[in-house]
Amino acid sequence: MIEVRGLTKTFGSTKAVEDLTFTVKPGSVTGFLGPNGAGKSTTMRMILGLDRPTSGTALIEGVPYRELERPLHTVGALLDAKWVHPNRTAKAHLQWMAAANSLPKSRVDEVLRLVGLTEVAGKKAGGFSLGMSQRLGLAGALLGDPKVLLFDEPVNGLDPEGIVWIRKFMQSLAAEGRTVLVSSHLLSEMSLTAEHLIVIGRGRLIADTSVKEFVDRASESSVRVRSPQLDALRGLLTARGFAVSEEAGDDHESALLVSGARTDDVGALAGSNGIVLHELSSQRGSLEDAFMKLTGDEVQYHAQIAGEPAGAAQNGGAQKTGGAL
Ligand SMILES: Nc1ncnc2c1ncn2[C@@H]1O[C@H](COP(=O)(O)OP(=O)(O)OP(=O)(O)O)[C@@H](O)[C@H]1O
Repeated sequence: MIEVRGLTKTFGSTKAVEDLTFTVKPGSVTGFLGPNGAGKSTTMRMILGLDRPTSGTALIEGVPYRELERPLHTVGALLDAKWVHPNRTAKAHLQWMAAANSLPKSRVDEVLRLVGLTEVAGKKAGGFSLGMSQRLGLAGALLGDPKVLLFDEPVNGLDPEGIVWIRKFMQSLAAEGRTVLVSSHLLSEMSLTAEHLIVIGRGRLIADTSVKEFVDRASESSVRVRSPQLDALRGLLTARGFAVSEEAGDDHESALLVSGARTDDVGALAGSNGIVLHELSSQRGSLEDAFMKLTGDEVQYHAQIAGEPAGAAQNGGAQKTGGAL
């Protein structure tokens, strides 16, 4: 378990992380999501005792990192895959790590096998591809068989095969009952990897929720409708609680955008009231666009998750048109 309480880090006048509070539980992959510069790396570095918080605390299995007696037994991390000494072989690198942490040599062969590097164990790490370097980094993180694992953007730069492998590997580590926190700036990637999400924007917590709920919210669809009886239709829709906005349509006929609605709902409402429709179409926004909008304005999203009326919430960012998932 990782417990972060009121964690704050300032660099000069930059507030990299601001009053973050969240808990990462064992048993499933938790995604740590935010755009570039949101403060993910800084938060992970503070959890791992590499940066000192300006205020607040970060505990791993109930203890600050610096107070862990045998850190590698408790927590493993993959922050930067390329920090390995280029002239060392993969095996020598892991043996050096094992010796420095009083771990049995036999564990080196075990972790090499776990990450699928046994055959290249005698090769110099400097010649490794990014995917192989990531595997070696993973092997190092697993040396002490830790209960807690942190990965900072582990799929960055990997080919599709490497991405799928790392994703499955992280999921299997979580399924063994470990705590797995993995950062990414891509909601699409996290939606495939994680079950739970901690979302941050500009150093602040935006959401602590299941992936399903966050994706549903970010990709909420809307309906575009044109009618010669637009005012009457608008009245009916708002009376039903739908959030409606107007946009200029083709041939100078305005259209209504109805957030969070299905075409069936709007069509049925129009039909039962004798309203003629010239267009009834479903609009689905780009997941990443919607996410960027949410994280780019964390205050607005805060208002949404605090339970504002549907209209206000649905106008918050999901009402994007044109993109594809
Ligand atoms: N050592 C540092 N000195 C000054 N500013 C820093 C330092 N480290 C991070 N920052 C700033 O803190 C903010 C958060 O950076 P951080 O690297 O934690 O974000 P991130 O979410 O991990 O993004 P990325 O994926 O781009 O690394 C940024 O504005 C960054 O410029």
